[in-house]
Amino acid sequence: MVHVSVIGCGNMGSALIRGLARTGTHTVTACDVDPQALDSVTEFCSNTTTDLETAAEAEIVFVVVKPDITGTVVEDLDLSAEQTLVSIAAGVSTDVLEARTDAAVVRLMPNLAAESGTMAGAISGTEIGEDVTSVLEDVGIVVEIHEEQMDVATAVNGSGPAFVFYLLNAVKQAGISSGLDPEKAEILAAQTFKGAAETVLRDERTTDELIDAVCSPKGTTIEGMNVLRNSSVEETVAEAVAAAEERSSELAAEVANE
Ligand SMILES: NC(=O)C1=CN([C@@H]2O[C@H](COP(=O)(O)OP(=O)(O)OC[C@H]3O[C@@H](n4cnc5c(N)ncnc54)[C@H](O)[C@@H]3O)[C@@H](O)[C@H]2O)C=CC1
Ligand SMILES: O=C(O)[C@@H]1CCC=N1
Repeated sequence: MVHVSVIGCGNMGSALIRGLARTGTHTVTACDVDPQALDSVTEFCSNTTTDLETAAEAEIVFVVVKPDITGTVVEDLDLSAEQTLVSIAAGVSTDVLEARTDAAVVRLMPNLAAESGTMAGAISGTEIGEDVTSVLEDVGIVVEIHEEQMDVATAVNGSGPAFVFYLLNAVKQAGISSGLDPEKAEILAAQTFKGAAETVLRDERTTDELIDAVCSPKGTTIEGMNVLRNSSVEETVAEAVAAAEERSSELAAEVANE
């Protein structure tokens, strides 16, 4: 059992807390300046506090506040070398963090799916302890990357769920337009995205081979694939990822200049 604290219980912090609660194996202290944010996670954690000093007592301290205040919060925590600081803020570099803490610093780019234990997380750091990896694996899958790759990871797996929600909704709306009941269209579209993602993770075939496996000769899928392949959807998705990546690097520059 590890004592974890989560500072900032908004969208991402609460997802992490709810995900950790599913395992029931950790002591989780939730900290936020907003009592309403704490109320929303009370049933999923061991204790709640508005006091940063109490949150600073954990072995692993997750800082899940907005990037522009992450540095100040980390400084105020005054952690020791025996502790680990996990920063989730987009664009706040290890250099900025290490200048403000004695703790081992790990950067994590998580996503909202931590709530259901299916997060895709990217981590970087020179000292990533097994305790940190083990806690993160309780809420999903984690891959280690170089810190220079954090901006693109922010776009791919941090922002990624929003892009997928958008695409999933497009499929759902197309189903509704052709007569499916909205609730049933949502289930069919969402389970299809979930199942396709599971297949990619578990199957050794490439995505091109998997597409071929769905396209029966002279069947239906090939007609739809022809439309997609003759469109600019691939470029548009790449542009969306690039825009999010660019914003992450801009945030890094803004925070470094503060
Ligand atoms: N929302 C998402 O899907 C993801 C967010 N992130 C990162 O997570 C961080 C938080 O983002 P969100 O959860 O979306 O923001 P949010 O605005 O939903 O939550 C931030 C929380 O921090 C609290 N807070 C503000 N100042 C505080 C302080 N001094 N001490 C304690 N708590 C304080 C706020 O009351 C709020 O509940 C950001 O740095 C963002 O880059 C990373 C990956 C995904
Ligand atoms: O939009 C944002 O800035 C945060 C970081 C990745 C996902 N949400």
